[in-house]
Amino acid sequence: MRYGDTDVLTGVSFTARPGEVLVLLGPNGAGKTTTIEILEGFRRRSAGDVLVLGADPARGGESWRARVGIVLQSWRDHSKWRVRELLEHLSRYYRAFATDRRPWNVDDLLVAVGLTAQAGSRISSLSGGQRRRFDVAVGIIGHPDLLFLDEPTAGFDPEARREFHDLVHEIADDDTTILLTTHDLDEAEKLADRILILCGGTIIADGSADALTRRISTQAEVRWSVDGTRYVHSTEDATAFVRGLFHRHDDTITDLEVRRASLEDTYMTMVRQFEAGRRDAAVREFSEVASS
Ligand SMILES: Nc1ncnc2c1ncn2[C@@H]1O[C@H](COP(=O)(O)OP(=O)(O)OP(=O)(O)O)[C@@H](O)[C@H]1O
Repeated sequence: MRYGDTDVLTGVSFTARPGEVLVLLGPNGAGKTTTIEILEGFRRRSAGDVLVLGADPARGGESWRARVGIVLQSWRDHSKWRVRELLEHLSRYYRAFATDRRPWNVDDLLVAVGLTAQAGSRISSLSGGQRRRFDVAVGIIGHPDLLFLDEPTAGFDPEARREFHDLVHEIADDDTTILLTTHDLDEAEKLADRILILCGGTIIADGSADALTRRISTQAEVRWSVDGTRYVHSTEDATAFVRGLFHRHDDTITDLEVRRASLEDTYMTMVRQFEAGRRDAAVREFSEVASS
């Protein structure tokens, strides 16, 4: 993807499998929204090949669009409508594309997103968290095969966030493939089957949170106490080490903890390595120009 003479996406290549939850991570300006907008058919790519549900999104027709659900970063329209009223109105658009699961029954949908009590409320009166759940209801009303969620939980309190995570798991269990962006690494770890890290327009990592963490750090840190003294040891095989500990100390061990690098540690390391590599490349390029 090129804006003017600036390339903002240069190496984005991945495949989503049916029913998978993919989380797209990356620093501000990495190109996440641009990537999602291309996949949604909102933005025309400058080059490259894209297939979404078997079609090129730049040419996706109405029946293709009916299979795709979208929750944008912010959406403030229709504030005078009431919650049930707007969902019923929107569900009519899907009648022409109805299947045994499409569109959602509005009452069932209100239960699924936890907005039954607000069914008769004006959209403008919803709290931030309720509004976001309403946005999700709008995104999934057509019971999409593929759902895009751009920073769905920004501004949520911890309880709303947890409820939302349950909802995402339910939607995914229902065979909907989900591509989600977030800046919350804890959320990414909880939701993702696979994580994609996008940095400077390139996907620099693609794998489960566990696999990415192991790529960066093969060592686990084991902490324990014996007779009130605290110990720490780094090891590649935590299970064998802990087995040895119990063999030596039996039940005098307390406060046992095994900790691997967190997704946050891994993410920061990968992004810094990538950025340092780019700096090094820029310096090399500069010295080549300077010496020529
Ligand atoms: N319409 C546009 N014209 C020119 N440049 C743009 C346009 N939209 C985005 N960009 C640039 O493309 C790059 C990627 O932007 P994008 O919004 O996709 O990033 P992002 O990863 O979603 O960022 P954030 O985490 O801040 O939402 C940025 O450098 C941005 O300034």
